[in-house]
Amino acid sequence: MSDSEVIQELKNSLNQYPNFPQEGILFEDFLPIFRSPDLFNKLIQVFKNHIEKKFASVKIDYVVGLEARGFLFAPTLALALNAGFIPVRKQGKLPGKTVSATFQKEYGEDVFEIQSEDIKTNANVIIVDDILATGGSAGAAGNLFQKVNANILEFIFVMELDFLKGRDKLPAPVYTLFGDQKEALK
Ligand SMILES: O=P(O)(O)OC[C@H]1O[C@H](OP(=O)(O)OP(=O)(O)O)[C@H](O)[C@@H]1O
Ligand SMILES: Nc1ncnc2[nH]cnc12
Ligand SMILES: [Mg+2]
Repeated sequence: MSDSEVIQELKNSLNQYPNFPQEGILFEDFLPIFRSPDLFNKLIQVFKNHIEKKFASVKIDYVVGLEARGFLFAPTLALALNAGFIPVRKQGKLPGKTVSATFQKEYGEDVFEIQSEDIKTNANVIIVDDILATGGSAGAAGNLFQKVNANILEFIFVMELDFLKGRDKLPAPVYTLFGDQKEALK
């Protein structure tokens, strides 16, 4: 199967839930991917192929996952790339020295944190999450890694709500598998 056929298969597996978690939102549920070892494996492989092609001669130091849905596949992708994994957690969960960033997202406000000690200087990082909506979450994660002087190579998402133009807020290139959801419900 080609990568574009795999991407189509992954896309077809998603479920949509109108008006969840609030009125006007068309919720894209990517959990069906993880119920199938075949689809989960394909998800990791398609990202790995992309990264190894685009960053062929670059050592990836860390794959960064955003709590909570980014945690579902960022550690697996990190292992596949022989990179470390760093979690971006919601406020108050991480011990030791941390840096924080507050952000707005498609439905509400939140604070993200990372442990700032022991991150290599000028580390090459890839930031991954399930979905790019307004870009609030990924933008805050990008902000945290800029604060610790990392080199953000790319932001990677399974899908993008492109009509929200979240990618314009991000300080590095964006790669998404698919991104043609119709506009949010009204
Ligand atoms: O681009 P944005 O507007 O910031 O929205 C995208 C974010 O929203 C969701 O996270 P959320 O914190 O809602 O839920 P989760 O804890 O299940 O990941 C989603 O998983 C993304 O992380
Ligand atoms: N429409 C959406 N579906 C799933 N997760 C989201 N996070 C932000 N917007 C979302
Ligand atoms: Mg999330």
